Formats: sequence, C-alpha cells, structure tokens
Amino acid sequence: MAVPGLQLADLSIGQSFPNFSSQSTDPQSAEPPTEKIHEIGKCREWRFEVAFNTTVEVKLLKGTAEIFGTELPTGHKFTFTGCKSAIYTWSGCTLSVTGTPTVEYTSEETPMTSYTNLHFALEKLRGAASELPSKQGPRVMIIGPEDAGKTSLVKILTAYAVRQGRMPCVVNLDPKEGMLSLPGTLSATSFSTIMDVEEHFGSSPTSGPSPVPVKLPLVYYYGLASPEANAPLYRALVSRMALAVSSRLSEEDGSRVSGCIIDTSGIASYDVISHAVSEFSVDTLVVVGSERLYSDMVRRFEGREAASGVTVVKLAKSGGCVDREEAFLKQARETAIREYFFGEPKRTLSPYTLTVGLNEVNLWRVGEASPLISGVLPIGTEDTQPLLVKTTPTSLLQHSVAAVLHAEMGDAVEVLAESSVMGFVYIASVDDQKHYMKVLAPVPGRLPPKPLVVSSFPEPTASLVG
Ligand SMILES: Nc1ncnc2c1ncn2[C@@H]1O[C@H](COP(=O)(O)OP(=O)(O)OP(=O)(O)O)[C@@H](O)[C@H]1O
Repeated sequence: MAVPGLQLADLSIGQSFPNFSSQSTDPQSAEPPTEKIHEIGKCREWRFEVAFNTTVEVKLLKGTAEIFGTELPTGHKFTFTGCKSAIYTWSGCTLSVTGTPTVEYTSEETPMTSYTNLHFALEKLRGAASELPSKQGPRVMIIGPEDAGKTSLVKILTAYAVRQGRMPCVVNLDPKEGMLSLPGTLSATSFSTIMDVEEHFGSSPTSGPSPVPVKLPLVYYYGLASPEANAPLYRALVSRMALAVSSRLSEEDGSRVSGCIIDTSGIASYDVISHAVSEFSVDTLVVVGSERLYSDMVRRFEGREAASGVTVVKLAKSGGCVDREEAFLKQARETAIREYFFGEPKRTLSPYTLTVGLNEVNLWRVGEASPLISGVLPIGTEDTQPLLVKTTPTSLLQHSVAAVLHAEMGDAVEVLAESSVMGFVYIASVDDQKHYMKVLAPVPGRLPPKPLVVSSFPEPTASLVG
C-alpha cells in the first residue's frame, strides 16, 4: 500500500524495508484493561488524555456524541493513543471506556454553544452566497495564542459544515503541525466527507483501506516551525496557497458557497496575520482566547480601515485546551513521520529503500536567518535571507525528511521555493565515501528526477530505522 502524492514514473531498484515493527506497545497488556461506563449529561464534555505508549478504547453505547464536531457512530470501538481530546454530547450519552487515560474528567463548562453560534452565522453567509452567484461564501481565519484551541475550532467548524452538506476548503498555515501532511508544511484541502474520529485531520493521506474517504491536500514545504524563521519564504508560500485556494473556490459552485476555514500559527506576528488576511481576502477573523489580540485586531481591521470588510469575532478558549509540552509535540512529530512511511497499526504500509547516487541528487535547504548576522545589521539594512540554498547531501542529513518537489531540476530558486510537494522521502543513511545514500520512499522505483528540499524542522528522527 502506498502513500499517494509521490508518483514515481520509472520502477527499478525498490526493495521492501524489513525493519518495521508496530510502535504501540501497551504496557497494560499484562493484565486485561478494565472497562468503565461513563454516563455523560447533556451539553457536557468528557475530556481525556492518552499517553503515546498506551491505548484507550472508547465506544458510544447510547445517545449521541461527537469528537471535535464529528459524530461517533453507536457501537463502534475507537482506539486513541498519544492524544489530548474531548467527547461532547448535546443530548447526553453513555460511553464505554477500556484502558486508563492519564487524565479524564467530565466538564459542564464548554464554549460549544458559542462555537455552534459561529457555525450558524457562517451558514447564514453560505446561504446568502448560494442565492447570489457573484457572492463568495465566508472566508474565515482563526487566530489566537498557542494552545488556545484554534485547530480544534477549525475541526469543529469543518465537521459541522460537512454535516450540512458543505465542502469547505480547509487551510493550515501553522507549520508546527501538519494537516494531512507532515509538520513543517502548509496545506489545503477541500473537505466534503467526514473526518476520521481517531485521527481527525490526520497527518498523512494514505491510499490503504480507510474508514473515511481519503482527502488529498495541496502541500507546500516550509521546513521551519515559526513563520518568522524565514519570513520571505513563508509569505511567498502563503500568497501561493491563497492563489490556489481562490482558484479552487471559483472553480466549483459548492466550494464557492462553502468558503474556506484557515488555521494559523499561535506565534504569528501581526504582520504575518495581516498578510494572510489580505491574501486570502478573509472576511471573518475569529480571535480565540486573547482579549488583547482581539482589541488589536478590531483596531486594525474594523477601526480606521473599516473598508477592509473584515468582521472580527471574539471567542473564549475552552477550559479543556491543554498546553502541550515540547516532549509531547516532538513525539507527535515523530509519530506523524512514522505513520507517513509505515502507516499505523490498523493500516500498515511498507516503504521501500532506494539507493541513490549523491551526484544524482539536486538538493536544497531552506534558508535560515542567522541571529548573529541579523542582530548586527546596521539600521535600515535589508536582511536578504535566502529562500532556499543549494546544498550537497552529507551524513549530517541522516534521518531527515526531504520533500520531493513538483518542479524541474533546472528551475530557478524562486520557482522551486513556491513549488508544491509531490511526496516525502526519509534519508536513512548517507555514505560520504562511496557517494550514495539510502532513502525510504512510500512507493517503489527510482527516486524521481525532481529537486529535493530539506530543513531543520521537523528534526531528524533516528528511531524510524532503529
Ligand atoms: N475541549 C477540549 N478538551 C480537551 N482537550 C482539548 C479541548 N480542546 C482542545 N484540546 C486539546 O488541547 C490541545 C491544544 O488545542 P489546539 O491544537 O486546538 O490548539 P491550537 O491553538 O491550535 O494550538 P497551536 O497554537 O499549537 O496550533 C490539543 O491537544 C487539543 O486536542
């Protein structure tokens, strides 16, 4: 089974990679995990956290329940691992929980009513757009501090829109977390079918058997965690993505009416936010969990520049939102990379090892600002940070992920920087002496003759071939 996106034209050297063993080892397996029954009252939320090395199974026995907007079917067992999440019920429900979450409690204080009100306000705009072909559906952007619940709100709004038969285009401008792609990327995809209950957006689209239809995103490689780390590249990619999304929205009536929902980085500066608002022609700016950011945005978009046509909306942060420590995020990134190549326990994939001569590789690295250099630039001097820098593969790149670009070998750097991603390969080893490297690829065959880009984020992951 292969991960789509990486289309290898010519098949030759591939061999299946033998060292895969499933990651999830359940320390509870010695004694059978206990089943607990939870009765959740209406308009309440059961919040739970599951560590990466354990699993918790949840089954809806009675009533209705949803996880970030996506409904749980009755009687189906869902397995969760390495997540912090919540199951909400509007009318009350009974859940069967097998296994031991690290944290679990039921809360009656949730911002779900205001989140739903926002959804209905957006539906009203969609209704108006469906009656007037010249009108656009809502273009919503969610901003707020880190871990304020932006991505969770995007999931809820997307799931509710899909449940009403809409097909919103969902855009992820937060490189720290991938949406249907690896961390370090920006992506967009049209959602017209339900999300996976366990994976939500998921980290990689697979072509294997899947309980929900596979969604194929448009992906751009940024390779850094913060939008400021290479502001020129980030801005170029946001502009490119906005162009692609606008053209998608104008292609199909259902997409035009449904509009788009944009997730952003919690550490985006006001300039980065303003740039994205203008490129995507955002008309609804939702600020989650920050009074100060809200008032600054009102001043910026609704005050002096009232003609901008942007409505700024304030929403409370859910009490369930948890700050994710760096170790958890790092493990989530590793898991995303592992799943891209090896799948997950229910849908395993077999990547292939390809041997590639170093002289065949056209490799680029994302330009990173040197704090030393930019710190001593004279006032008024432009910091000309390169978008990409040509580089040679060395053993320092071992265990990094490289993006294979939809571009030609001889393309100019400006073209390469804005090219979309075909797929990813994992650099398993580099032999500097013998001038070859071994890479893991999701499909067999020769590495396509396309430029590759590497960067420092996500960090090299040795455990993949350990
Ligand atoms: N109501 C809730 N109950 C339990 N956990 C929640 C709830 N809402 C969000 N979370 C969890 O809190 C964490 C942070 O939420 P989320 O990813 O939505 O925030 P974010 O603002 O997008 O973060 P970032 O700034 O890193 O992009 C996630 O692990 C999410 O699953």
